[in-house]
Amino acid sequence: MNGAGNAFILIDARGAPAPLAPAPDAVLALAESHAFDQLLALEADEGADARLRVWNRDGGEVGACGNGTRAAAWLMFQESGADRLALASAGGPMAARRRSDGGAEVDLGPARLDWREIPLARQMDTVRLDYGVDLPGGGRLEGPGAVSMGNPHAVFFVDDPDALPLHEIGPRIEHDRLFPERVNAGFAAVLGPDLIRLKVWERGAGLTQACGTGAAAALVAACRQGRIGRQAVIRADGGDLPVRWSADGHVHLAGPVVLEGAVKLPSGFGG
Ligand SMILES: N[C@@H](CCC[C@H](N)C(=O)O)C(=O)O
Repeated sequence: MNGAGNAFILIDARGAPAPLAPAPDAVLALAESHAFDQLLALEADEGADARLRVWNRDGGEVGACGNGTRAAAWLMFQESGADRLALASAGGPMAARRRSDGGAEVDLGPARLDWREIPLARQMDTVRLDYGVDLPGGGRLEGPGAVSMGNPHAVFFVDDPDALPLHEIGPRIEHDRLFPERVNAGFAAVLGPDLIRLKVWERGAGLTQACGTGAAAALVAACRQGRIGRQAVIRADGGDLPVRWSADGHVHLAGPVVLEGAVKLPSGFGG
């Protein structure tokens, strides 16, 4: 599946007798033979309609994936005909509702803004981090906003995300010691009162066509820096993601989903 070009392999393990337990190298081996950004698994959960688990293509299991949540909810809406569902995840509970156009809008939960929740290595104002990165050839990016959407994001506001050497600076930011759990690095340009252009260097996956939690973080960070209001379309390489930061602090995400086909899963995933 993909969500605005953010590519997934989704394992439906709701009927499995035990939670998936991928062997240490199983996700890496799958990544060698298939192009995807995240591996997703739907599992049975007592307190929700299903539990969503997420692994980056580097094999690390992580707390949240916004586009993956939309993709899983879309699939569940197709099969059940329901209008609402609840998903459990390592990053916290999430809700989804079916839109009138058949798409899924997900409530990713509250944006977490305390430096300990990102997490950062030391106390800092997360509206504008006292942190920057030198650009090769001169210049410097500074003062990103930091947001956790169940996973860590640092969002830099720049003139033109397409003009930056992201393969060079992305890994440096991702692995900086300020971010003890590494970080997803966003590069955003506010193009209008409700439009943001965004590219994201994802932790454990590199440059992706779109990042749902990155889109949520970009809106929240832009709003906290006084650059935009609480609702915008986030324009990613793979499509547009409408995002809304509601008064209760929760962030809502919508956008396109495509079911591409089936993959034969090799052994090594347990469950
Ligand atoms: N593409 C995802 C985010 C996936 C996880 C991220 N790379 C992380 O390590 O936190 C999205 O749509 O949110």
